[in-house]
Amino acid sequence: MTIVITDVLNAQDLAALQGAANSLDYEDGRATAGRYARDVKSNLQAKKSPQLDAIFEKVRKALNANEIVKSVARPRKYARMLLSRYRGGMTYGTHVDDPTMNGNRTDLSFTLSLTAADVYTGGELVMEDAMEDRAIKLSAGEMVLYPTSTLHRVEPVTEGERVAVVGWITSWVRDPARREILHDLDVAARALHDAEGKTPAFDRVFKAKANLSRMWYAD
Ligand SMILES: O=C(O)CCC(=O)C(=O)O
Ligand SMILES: [Fe+2]
Repeated sequence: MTIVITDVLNAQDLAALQGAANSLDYEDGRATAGRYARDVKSNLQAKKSPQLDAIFEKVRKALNANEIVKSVARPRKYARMLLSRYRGGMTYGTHVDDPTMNGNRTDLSFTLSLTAADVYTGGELVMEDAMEDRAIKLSAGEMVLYPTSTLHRVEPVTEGERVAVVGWITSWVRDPARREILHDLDVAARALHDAEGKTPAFDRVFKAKANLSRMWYAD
């Protein structure tokens, strides 16, 4: 499942992260790409620093507080985060992300945009599958979450600048189909509860979700 989630960052955090991102030093992004992705990657990434760690900590907190992220991704660990910047024709050609990073399995990838869609031209994140390409252009503070198994690319940024935090999540539930079932049950349980309160029907759906979680977590 690929999902766009709006307002992951509030206006205050967004402004703080934008300011912090502007004051960092950047280096060639190829250092963190895998063997084959390196050849198609042309961007800049923030160098390691305490300020960068503080940005990632803020992002981790925002993600862990977001009900949709929790329900769709079930984050167990953040395998890696990067702060990346594209400008002047920079691009990241078709690639697949590494299956493990820092010793952790990568189940979901995300891009959290720090720039508004209208401040740069190009720069769409494109998911490729056998049938069609799907292009995504995010607003500031918005994120897309997608299975790391997906082939994808970033179109060249021909004008302006695109700045985003990208990251990889190790989920409590490894199988995307199982994650989708748990998310569907979350949505159904909440809708039942909102409509009719804590009825026997709600109890059964919630119980099924809890028991499937127990069956599938850390599998
Ligand atoms: O910037 C993005 O939206 C995705 C970048 C990407 O694919 C990567 O860093 O592996
Ligand atoms: Fe990627």
